[in-house]
Amino acid sequence: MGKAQKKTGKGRLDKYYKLAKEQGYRARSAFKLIQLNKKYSILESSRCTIDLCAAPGGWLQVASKYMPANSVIVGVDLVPIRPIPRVVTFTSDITTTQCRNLIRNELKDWKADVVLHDGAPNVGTAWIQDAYSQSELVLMSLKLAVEFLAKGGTFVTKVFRSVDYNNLIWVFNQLFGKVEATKPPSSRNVSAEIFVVCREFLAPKHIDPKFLDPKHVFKDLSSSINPEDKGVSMDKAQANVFHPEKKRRHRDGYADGDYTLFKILEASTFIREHDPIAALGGANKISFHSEEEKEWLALHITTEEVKANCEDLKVLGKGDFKALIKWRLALREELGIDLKAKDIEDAIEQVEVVEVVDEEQEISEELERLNAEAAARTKRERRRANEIKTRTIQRMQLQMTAPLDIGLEQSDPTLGLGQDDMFELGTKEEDLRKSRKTKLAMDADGDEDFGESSDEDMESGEEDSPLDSEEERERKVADLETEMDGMYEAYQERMRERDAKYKVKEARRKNKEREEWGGIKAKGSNDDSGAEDGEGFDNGEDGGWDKLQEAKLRDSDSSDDDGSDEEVGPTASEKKKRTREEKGIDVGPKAKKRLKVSFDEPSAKPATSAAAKVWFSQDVFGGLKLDEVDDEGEDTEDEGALSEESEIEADEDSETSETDEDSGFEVVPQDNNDDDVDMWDGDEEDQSERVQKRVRDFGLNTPEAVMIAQQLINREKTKTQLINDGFNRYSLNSKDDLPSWFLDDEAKFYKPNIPVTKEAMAALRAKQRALDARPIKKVAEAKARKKFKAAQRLEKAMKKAEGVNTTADMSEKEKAQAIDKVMRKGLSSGKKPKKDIKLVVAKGAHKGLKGRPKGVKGRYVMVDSRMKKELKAKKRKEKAAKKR
Ligand SMILES: C[S@@+](CC[C@H](N)C(=O)[O-])C[C@H]1O[C@@H](n2cnc3c(N)ncnc32)[C@H](O)[C@@H]1O
Repeated sequence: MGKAQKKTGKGRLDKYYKLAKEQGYRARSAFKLIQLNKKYSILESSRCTIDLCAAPGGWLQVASKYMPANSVIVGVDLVPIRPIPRVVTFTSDITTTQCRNLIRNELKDWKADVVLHDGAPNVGTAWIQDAYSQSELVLMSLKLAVEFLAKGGTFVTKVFRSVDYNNLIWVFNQLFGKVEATKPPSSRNVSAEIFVVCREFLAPKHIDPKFLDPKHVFKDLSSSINPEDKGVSMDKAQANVFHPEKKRRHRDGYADGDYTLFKILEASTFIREHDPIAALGGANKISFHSEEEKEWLALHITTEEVKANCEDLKVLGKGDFKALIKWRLALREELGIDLKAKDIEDAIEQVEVVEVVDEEQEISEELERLNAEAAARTKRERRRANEIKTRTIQRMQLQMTAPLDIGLEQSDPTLGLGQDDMFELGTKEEDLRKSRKTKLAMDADGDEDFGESSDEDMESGEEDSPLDSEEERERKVADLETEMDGMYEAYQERMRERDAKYKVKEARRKNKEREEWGGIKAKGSNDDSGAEDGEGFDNGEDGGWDKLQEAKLRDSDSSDDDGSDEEVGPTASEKKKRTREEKGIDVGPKAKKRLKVSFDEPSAKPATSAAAKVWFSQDVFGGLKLDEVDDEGEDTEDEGALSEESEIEADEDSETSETDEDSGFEVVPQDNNDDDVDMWDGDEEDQSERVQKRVRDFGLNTPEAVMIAQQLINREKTKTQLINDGFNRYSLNSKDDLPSWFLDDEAKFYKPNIPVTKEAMAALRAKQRALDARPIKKVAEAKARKKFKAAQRLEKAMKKAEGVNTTADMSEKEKAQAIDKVMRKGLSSGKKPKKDIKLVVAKGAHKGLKGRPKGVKGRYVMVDSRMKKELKAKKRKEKAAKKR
């Protein structure tokens, strides 16, 4: 069985609908007549055809097409029909005499060879009523047909399969030689319509009016129903007795050979029937004739009420039907057809026993299932976490975010150095608070109570020593600065909240700083020497530089006390002293150990700025290890703790090292196998690799870079010269004690101003133009979309053409034309070309004219002469611009 055809929604738009559209028919029903005509050849020989209920005119179009030229075609409908060549149409009700007169006037004394009827009243919810009207309409059309048909003529009508169907066929048979019912392929399967073709009209001299009178033709029906339910047939009676309001559509009419209206249902049938409700719905009475049935009457379950109900089913209500169904069930149990409730319980118990046996297996299966589910869930979660981590790392690599922003797990090994910074920043606020507290305490007491944060200072007896005014002033200045820093931080915080971009920038900056000063931070945080930790080595939020300075200050402070804390190890100045004055003296094992550890750790990188890296990469420093460079001269105080540590390390290998007191550098041979040297180089390599990659990917994208490259290529400058150009007298200035806001501003605005040459700018512009000339992604996408749509249109057109090709009822020429039309449509862009709008200048005869000017066809716009000139000029300019 094929799929049921849909009559609603898109199901309506089937093959015939599309074909009708393509071939210009007004209704898909046109194909029904085409197919009927193909089967019975009714139109080709007809000289006069009347189409009753013809709107919108599909059948008229077919008639006009297939009937010989000069034939007469008359169409009638309740609604007006748009004109069709050589067809006369009326608007009239076919059941009225007015319609009859109109046709008579048109035909004069002519007779029609064919009368067509495709009428259908609006089929609404009251289908049975509608069906009756349809039958009536058919009879009315037959009345007109017998009046206007010539002998031997043909009457084609649409009939719905209903109780009236046979009556109608009987009448047709009385008036026509041949009566055939057929359903053309274009008629939807879901539709109950059938077409009856009545040929060879007998044209009797006298026709009994009863043949055409609905009261007589459908007599059986009207007598068997009650007056309110006009047209209700047995179909209604078969409706579900429990839902009488729902009328079922039975389009099959009567069951074959069963035309009786009073139905008796045998009790045995009712009891053994599988669908008792339908049986009750179709019957008037339940009878007890057989011996067995009579025995049932004697049973106690067959109460008097049941017996009374069986007498007349048509008067029963819902409750009565329920009682009958209950009685049926009880009787079935009695007869052993159905299991009794107790038996069912026993059966259930048995089943339960069996279930207990299987319980264990079920539990284990359930457990397995749960385990599998849990495993799958864990796997899913792990995968998701990994994805998030990968994405975050990628973002970090792209410098889109910093670990601080994304709050990665603290124990995440992928973060490495960044983790310590998080702790540092975490304590930032607290430190600020502490410093404020300190200030408050100082202001209140008038002395230098540094609170808990300066325990060490107190230990060293500083709190007892009176401060001279100079020191006091310095401290106040320092406090003021701290406060300013705090305010600046608050300002930054506000900015961060307001500006997402600033946030990103800030994160990047911090990231960069971390990269640059990671070694020192790491040392500070990794170092377990109590003094450094306790002092809040992480206090500074401005990166390694400030911390370095703080550390140095502390070092110099603690050098004053007598090394009370052994765990601290040698301070920087002590170390330096030992390096320079007490060479050869053993460094304490603890310190050595600590230094070794911090050197081995990747975080213990030398604290050198990027500028310093570049500086020391000059030829003159060739053969030196950066971390072993000891700037002893005026910059002694600027040295990082780690470089000092490396000195000590170098001292350990004092046999191979030599000191150049004059130059201020300790020169250590390059082949010295220090791990950190490799690390340093590796880092630099990484950086240059990164730069090279960026250049490879994006090219040189600033005029300065292009210019420098050009200078290098043209040998206008050497590499060394370029490096030297990167320095000025401020390059290596100490950033000591500089407030963070100043450093921030410096980072923002202190940029080298490299003069750019004309050539460099021209080269960059040329590159940019080449880039601009490439189609942008959206344009490329739009082009691809256009191409795709064109291909789709073509494919659709080819399918349509195939459909036309397989249509049987078209000549080859018509097919060729239709295919040509379809293909042309498919190949076109689908957009209608814009119609030209004519410009009419409002001067001369056209001046002040209202309405269409004479001799102007199509769309037009009235313009004054200036407007026209302006438009022309605009077009000219556009054209010129395009040419350029
Ligand atoms: C299915 S359409 C006919 C389609 C037509 N054969 C065609 O191919 O275009 C049924 C038509 O019957 C018309 N109709 C229904 N009752 C009518 C009546 N009493 N008199 C005239 N037309 C009627 C409706 O107006 C409707 O247009």
